[in-house]
Amino acid sequence: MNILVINAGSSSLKYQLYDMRDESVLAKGKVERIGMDSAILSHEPSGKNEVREVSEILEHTTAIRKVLGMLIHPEHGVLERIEDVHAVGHRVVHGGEAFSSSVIVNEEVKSQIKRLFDLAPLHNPAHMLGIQAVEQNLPNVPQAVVFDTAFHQTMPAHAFLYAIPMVLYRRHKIRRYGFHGTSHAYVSERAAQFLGKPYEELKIVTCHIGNGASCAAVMNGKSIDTSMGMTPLEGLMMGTRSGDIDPAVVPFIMAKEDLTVNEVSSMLNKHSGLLAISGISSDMREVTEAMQSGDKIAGFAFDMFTYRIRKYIGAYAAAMNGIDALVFTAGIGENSEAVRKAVCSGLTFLGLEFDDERNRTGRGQERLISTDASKVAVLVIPTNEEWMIARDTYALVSGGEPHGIAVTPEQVPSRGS
Ligand SMILES: Nc1ncnc2c1ncn2[C@@H]1O[C@H](COP(=O)(O)OP(=O)(O)O)[C@@H](O)[C@H]1O
Ligand SMILES: CC(=O)OP(=O)(O)O
Ligand SMILES: [Mg+2]
Repeated sequence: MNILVINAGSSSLKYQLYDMRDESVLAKGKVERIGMDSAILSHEPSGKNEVREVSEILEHTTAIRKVLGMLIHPEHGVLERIEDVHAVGHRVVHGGEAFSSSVIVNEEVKSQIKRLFDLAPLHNPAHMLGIQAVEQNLPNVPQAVVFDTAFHQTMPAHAFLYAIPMVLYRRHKIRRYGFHGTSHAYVSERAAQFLGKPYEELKIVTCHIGNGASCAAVMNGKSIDTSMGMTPLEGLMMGTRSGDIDPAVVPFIMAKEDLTVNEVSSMLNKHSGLLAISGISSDMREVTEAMQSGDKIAGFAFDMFTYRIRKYIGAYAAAMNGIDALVFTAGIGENSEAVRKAVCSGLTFLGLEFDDERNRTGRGQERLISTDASKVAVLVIPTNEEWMIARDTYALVSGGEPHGIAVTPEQVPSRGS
């Protein structure tokens, strides 16, 4: 069975085509800089050379059409006919409390995902476009969805509730959900395997630092806290998202600048973060290059970005009463030696000893970047959300159970009605 996995991020769309007989990857690729003037489609057919195409791709529907075209391309394709795609698995960012494990797409699931648009405005609409584009291009092919929120459903109520009137949780399910769960689950489990220690006995902080960024505290194999909240806006400073902000700032700016709800939401989601502070770009590569050529404001944005990550690591060390392992993953976490070094400087109080040489070498590999004597093992683990999605999609379309634990959220205490 061939399974196409689609991971539509806020600015990128990654895909991998798996042959599930041996879980081999037939082709993979990504479309980057969606919505910017020059999008790049990089397609890597297994055993052949990578192909790159630069064109204007303004939204995800066009991106998926280009990807399907590439899979059956006479020269660069890996399939004879598009019907050789037997199932499609999608990453879906927000599953709310409705979904604590992966499911097959049907009309009801689509309406639930649509109901969650408000809570993940940069993501769920993109996923829906992806699901619809597949329906149009590959009618009758089963599709499954794997939720970013599912892994965090084990959080205790004291971590997922906000200190606002309880009625708002009961009525509207306002709470912390957390995101990037497929990635936090994958890299934390891989970290335990890498260290040769039982996953169920480790305290791990995972830092998924991409265009969207979040940290998670994974204790004894379960997420017990994470930095993103009801939406993927809370927590760390990100490419274009503000992360944590005093909620009083929102009505204040709305009044002073005469902004509507949509305008203020767009400001915090799309015009803040690295982009706003650096005044250069939301892309960490460009900000780092500017900093390294002496741009002081880019350096300031970089420092703010890494300071916030360090603060969360400290918070989660307190939440778990220690850390055994610290894991970096995603676009920035895997590729930016400068970000990893800056985050880890100032964590010596945890007994963490960073190894500069290990940090500089071995790109693309799972590896240790702390010294052998360090009390905290610092690791770089390339994430593999796609493989997790392929595995669940395969299980579901074959009539089996998805991986992971389907949990009911912890009951919130109540004084009765
Ligand atoms: N070599 C690199 N150095 C620094 N940042 C990098 C590097 N390669 C990629 N990135 C950054 O990774 C981010 C995108 O990460 P990614 O995980 O793909 O995000 P998303 O899935 O949210 O679109 C961008 O900010 C990009 O600049
Ligand atoms: C949830 C989220 O922020 O996803 P991404 O990092 O793909 O933008
Ligand atoms: Mg991502």
